[in-house]
Amino acid sequence: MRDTGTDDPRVRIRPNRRGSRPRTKIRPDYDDALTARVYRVDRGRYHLILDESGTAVVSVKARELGRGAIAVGDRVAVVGDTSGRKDTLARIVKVLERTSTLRRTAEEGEAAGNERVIVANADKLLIITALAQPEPRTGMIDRCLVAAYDGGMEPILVLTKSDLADPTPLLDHYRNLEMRVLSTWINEEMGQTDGVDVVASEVAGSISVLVGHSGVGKSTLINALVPDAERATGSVNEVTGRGRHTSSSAIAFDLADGGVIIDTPGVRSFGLAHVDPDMLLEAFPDLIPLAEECPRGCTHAETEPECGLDSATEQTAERVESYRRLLEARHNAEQF
Ligand SMILES: Nc1nc2c(ncn2[C@@H]2O[C@H](COP(=O)(O)OP(=O)(O)OP(=O)(O)O)[C@@H](O)[C@H]2O)c(=O)[nH]1
Ligand SMILES: [Zn+2]
Repeated sequence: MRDTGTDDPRVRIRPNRRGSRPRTKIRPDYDDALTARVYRVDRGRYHLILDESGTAVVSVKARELGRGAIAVGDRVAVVGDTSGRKDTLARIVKVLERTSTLRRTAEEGEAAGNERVIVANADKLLIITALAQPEPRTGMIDRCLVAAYDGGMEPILVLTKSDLADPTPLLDHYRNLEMRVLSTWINEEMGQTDGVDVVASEVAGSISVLVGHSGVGKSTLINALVPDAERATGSVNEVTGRGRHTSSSAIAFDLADGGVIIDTPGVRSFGLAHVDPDMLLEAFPDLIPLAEECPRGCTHAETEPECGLDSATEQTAERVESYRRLLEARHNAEQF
């Protein structure tokens, strides 16, 4: 009998369905769990690579972890059959703490306002934008920047198709942001490239996630960076058939020189509604002292009558403009 703290017979407690032992004691012991990274999620199956052995393992999720709790890039603890042999299934029992997140807004049918993590633990967000065909869209780049700053990733702008147009007007637009910009040109037929080596050394040893509109040359770039992309996802060729992707799942590929790149095929929108103006300001450390003069609850928008950011002059004023443009990008209905 448990001690209820009273001997009043009218006080009754519900019997503990799991018995009177503390919950932690009746749980299986996960001390022997292995750690792994999630490379692909497909119909409730999680494709993992074990940290220590590099073995590709297919896994399910332990029921207590709940729905949608595991994303590509997540580090997990896994038990059960971790041999990686055909038709074996391991079980994920824990998701390790994330260092960053990339979220998308919920799709139709999911709870409105819900945001789901599509990639976890990436260090860098590579925003892939063509200089032409299709034309670059600053709205998309702005939204990616907000997602990167908010999610804890370093944004890097990668301008593709540098043979087709001059990057100057676009670079001008972003000159007040401390964002690194790389550019590439790839001709697969001729086997010629320019700038791909710089991107390769940028992604080596890091975890990078690539986002971009259809047709910007993202697949071409990934092929140049990971010639044997199929192997990295656990030898399932049909899923990496580029262009044939219908799912919105991300896919991770190991790089030869260490590091991981994560493609996001079919991902067309980010969740930005939750982004708070002061959180975004963290990406503009030079503006934080100005905001200290703001009245409580200031949203730092242009329409705020007493926003401290209005006192900025010259180059700082241009930074304020960029910051406010990104603030606006949160509300844009535009995809990405
Ligand atoms: N001129 C030029 N064309 C390129 C370059 N890189 C890729 N392309 C072409 O652009 C087109 C689209 O390239 P993809 O790599 O399929 O583009 P994607 O972004 O993966 O597009 P989806 O597969 O629709 O997501 C192809 O015809 C490529 O050959 C480049 O540097 N210069
Ligand atoms: Zn303000």
